[in-house]
Amino acid sequence: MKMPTVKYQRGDMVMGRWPGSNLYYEVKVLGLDAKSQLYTVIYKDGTELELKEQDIKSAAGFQSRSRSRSRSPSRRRSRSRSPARTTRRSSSRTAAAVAAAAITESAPSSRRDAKLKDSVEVRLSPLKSEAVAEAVPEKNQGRYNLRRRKDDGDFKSVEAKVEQLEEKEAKLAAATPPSTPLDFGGKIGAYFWLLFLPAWVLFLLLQVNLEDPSLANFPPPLPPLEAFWDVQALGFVILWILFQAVLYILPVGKLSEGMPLRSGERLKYRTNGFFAIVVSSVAVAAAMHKGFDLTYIHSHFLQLTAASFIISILLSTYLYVRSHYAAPEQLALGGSSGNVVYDFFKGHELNPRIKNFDLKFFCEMRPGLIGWCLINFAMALAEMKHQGLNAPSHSMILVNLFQLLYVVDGLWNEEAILTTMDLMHDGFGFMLAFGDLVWVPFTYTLQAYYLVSWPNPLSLPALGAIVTLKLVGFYIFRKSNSEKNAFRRNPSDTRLSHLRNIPTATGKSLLVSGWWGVVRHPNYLGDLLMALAWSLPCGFSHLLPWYYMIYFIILLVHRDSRDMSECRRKYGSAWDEYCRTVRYRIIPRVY
Ligand SMILES: NC(=O)C1=CN([C@@H]2O[C@H](COP(=O)(O)OP(=O)(O)OC[C@H]3O[C@@H](n4cnc5c(N)ncnc54)[C@H](OP(=O)(O)O)[C@@H]3O)[C@@H](O)[C@H]2O)C=CC1
Ligand SMILES: CC(C)CCC[C@@H](C)[C@H]1CC=C2C3=C(CC[C@@]21C)[C@@]1(C)CC[C@H](O)C(C)(C)[C@@H]1CC3
Repeated sequence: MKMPTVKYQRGDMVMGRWPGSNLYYEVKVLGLDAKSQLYTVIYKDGTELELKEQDIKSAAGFQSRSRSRSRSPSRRRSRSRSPARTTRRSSSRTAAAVAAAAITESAPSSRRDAKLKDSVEVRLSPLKSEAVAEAVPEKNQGRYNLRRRKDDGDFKSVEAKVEQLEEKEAKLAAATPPSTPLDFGGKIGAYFWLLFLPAWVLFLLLQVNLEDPSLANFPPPLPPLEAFWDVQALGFVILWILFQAVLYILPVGKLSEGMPLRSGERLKYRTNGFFAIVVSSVAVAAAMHKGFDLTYIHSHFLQLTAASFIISILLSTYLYVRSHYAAPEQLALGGSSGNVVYDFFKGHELNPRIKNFDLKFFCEMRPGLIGWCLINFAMALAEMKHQGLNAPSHSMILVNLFQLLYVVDGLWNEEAILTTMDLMHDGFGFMLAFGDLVWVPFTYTLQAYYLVSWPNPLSLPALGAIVTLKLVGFYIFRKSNSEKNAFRRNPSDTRLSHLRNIPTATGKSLLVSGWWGVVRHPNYLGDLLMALAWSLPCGFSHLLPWYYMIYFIILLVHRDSRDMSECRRKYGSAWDEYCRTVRYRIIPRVY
């Protein structure tokens, strides 16, 4: 039997690659696991990670190369810097920025050595990948060239400039999106979702319109193409979006800061969502007072959906085209595969803005979200009209109130969305544009739409049980989201001092007690309980009103696994430790 070779011994000081990057730090080998063939290494800040042999290089190789080229005191000094020290120097930097800064200081790149050579040439190439960096040296050399002063006494000022350029270099490196694994089934998956999602919305709307929407009647007949088009419906949708845009830009409400971007910059967001829903309600009441019949929304649902779909396609195309003019630090890590269809679907640019108008934030929080409540309300009126009622049914009232509470809470705590995955990591492309403008308003309203034709009387105990379920879910959802948001905004907040946390090499910590110590996604748990409370009022006669619950389980399980891989990449062994401590993902002792 062939014995595995042990290249590095316990106690060896070597250079270890930082997961997910091409950056190397000085690390100490703690041991080798014979079974997995992974080396356990420890970074200078105490972070332990398991690395493959190919992610480790001998420190001697790095240093001899460096030493032969430069004897600069600054280089000698900087060689001993650790990720932790770099973190302290600039606490607001992101993981990637910290990592990039550390490597330019402690790693042996020939780029760094070249800086203090006699001619003091400085090349600033993004550390996207070694292959890229090495393939373009001439170009970069031409762009960044520092001439050395004749007098050696000026050495210090040259050094200062080198340090400044290093800072810039680190920022550039941090800003350039490395390729991350493709999601949603990759390139083929992107084609599939582009066709499937609109087809699914169409199916839901046609099915719910059937005289008997049971699955036995699948597939619903397709209406003629003209049935989808209504210029007035398109006009209403455009008017609604413009109205919301005007409310968004009004200088009313707080200007909140987003999380630091890879470049270290923090964007500002006008968080006046609650104001927007209040003004929208007044405007709708005024329109009704002037004689506008809101049940138009029920009778023209298909046309309104089609109009929103057209707008989402136009918006996604605009977003994709403009992303080609964006600077590298403005691109999302996940939407830069180079494949047109995948990047169009997943979103290429992270925070597309027209001046201060943030398109992703606006679309996620305003037209669709507030539109959802408007549509639900219209369905309550349509139910009264169709069923000849003086007031909406109890089920309809519950669905309306529950979902209104969800939306109003989201708008009231609008700032909290700035620490969610969509805002921090996902690019803005078809998936979110379609999700925000079509999926949310026209499928999240399916329970209310269903109840218009299929009333479901509720007994008092059932009503009480459903309300209790909703309130429990809401409590868990709100408390856990607020806890994480408060911690991310100010980790030393005294109100959170009772909570334990695990420090990570990036400078951020992970909560390991409180809500985030119960399961890894307590907010998803609360959200799922609420989803259950939204479907229960519709009864069990059909599967259709349960669609949201089923979809939501799939969405959140997938989001959780996306988030797990992203956090594993970012936090390494600290994340593993968190997962060892908090064993369950969403449901305690179950999942
Ligand atoms: N109704 C709907 O259709 C949908 C609703 N939602 C809801 O939106 C909300 C936001 O969800 P989502 O953006 O998916 O995820 P989260 O708000 O849970 O954000 C995940 C991020 O939180 C940070 N984090 C994870 N664990 C910890 C910890 N232990 N301590 C501190 N920070 C931690 C990490 O980011 P980092 O460390 O980088 O800060 C991680 O990437 C949820 O309540 C969800 O239920 C979501 C999707 C759809
Ligand atoms: C079309 C795809 C299959 C799925 C698209 C997903 C989007 C619809 C959702 C992604 C995350 C969302 C959030 C909310 C709405 C749905 C989308 C856009 C949210 C704004 C709902 C209100 C909540 O209070 C919230 C926490 C602010 C939500 C944030 C995430």
